[in-house]
Amino acid sequence: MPPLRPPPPRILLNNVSCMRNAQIVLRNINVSMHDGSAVVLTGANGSGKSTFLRMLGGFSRPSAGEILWNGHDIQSGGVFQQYKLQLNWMSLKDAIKEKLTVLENVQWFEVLEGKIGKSEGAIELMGLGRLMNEKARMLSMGQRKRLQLARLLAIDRPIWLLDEPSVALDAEGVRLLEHIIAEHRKKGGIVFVATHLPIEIEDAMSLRLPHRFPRRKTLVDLVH
Ligand SMILES: Nc1ncnc2c1ncn2[C@@H]1O[C@H](COP(=O)(O)OP(=O)(O)OP(=O)(O)O)[C@@H](O)[C@H]1O
Repeated sequence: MPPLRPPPPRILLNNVSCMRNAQIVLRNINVSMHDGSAVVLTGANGSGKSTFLRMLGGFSRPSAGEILWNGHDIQSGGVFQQYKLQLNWMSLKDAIKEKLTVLENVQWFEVLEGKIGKSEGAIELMGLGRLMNEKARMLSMGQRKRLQLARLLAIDRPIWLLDEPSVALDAEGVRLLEHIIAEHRKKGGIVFVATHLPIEIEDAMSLRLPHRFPRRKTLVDLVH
């Protein structure tokens, strides 16, 4: 019997570079992601973490190389629409509607997805149960972040692109975030996290993006 071939990666970044504003931001990135895997992206301000996520989200195109999903270029016709439906994007812009309640803010996204039924459980899990019927404008920054995470859970797509997901969360919120990431991965989900803050994700690949330019000396450098 011929030896079994390992399955192809679900997502492959093959020698990918990306330009923004006519300058190279990312250069020759190679990343291979199977179901259940995670990457933690770190790097200085401006090193390209959000650009990396934008590229995976299809908002920016690689200037060289290719991003493959199930072996197909995500930008090629027919593939892109299918690929986009796999993504859950979470960024610092929270897209929360102030006049809607917490529950409506999650259900609204469920309706857009043509799904229904997970909102309340997701809100409870994120510790916002007693605020379910409050207007979103009443929420603190950390509660807004929890609401974004509840939306992520309710929408339930396989590939999570998380830009600074733990900003504003308290210690319990960070533990919850780590928990839902672990549970998502157990179901075969794939997670990309860009962060400046420590986060515990078991067996995550760590990708530290280099400084884009030789940095000017700052006061901190001069003091040390
Ligand atoms: N809208 C934009 N148009 C053109 N260039 C941009 C834009 N946003 C960012 N850039 C450029 O891309 C570079 C990388 O930015 P990016 O936001 O990806 O960095 P980052 O690592 O996420 O930074 P931070 O840690 O500050 O969030 C920036 O230095 C900037 O020059």
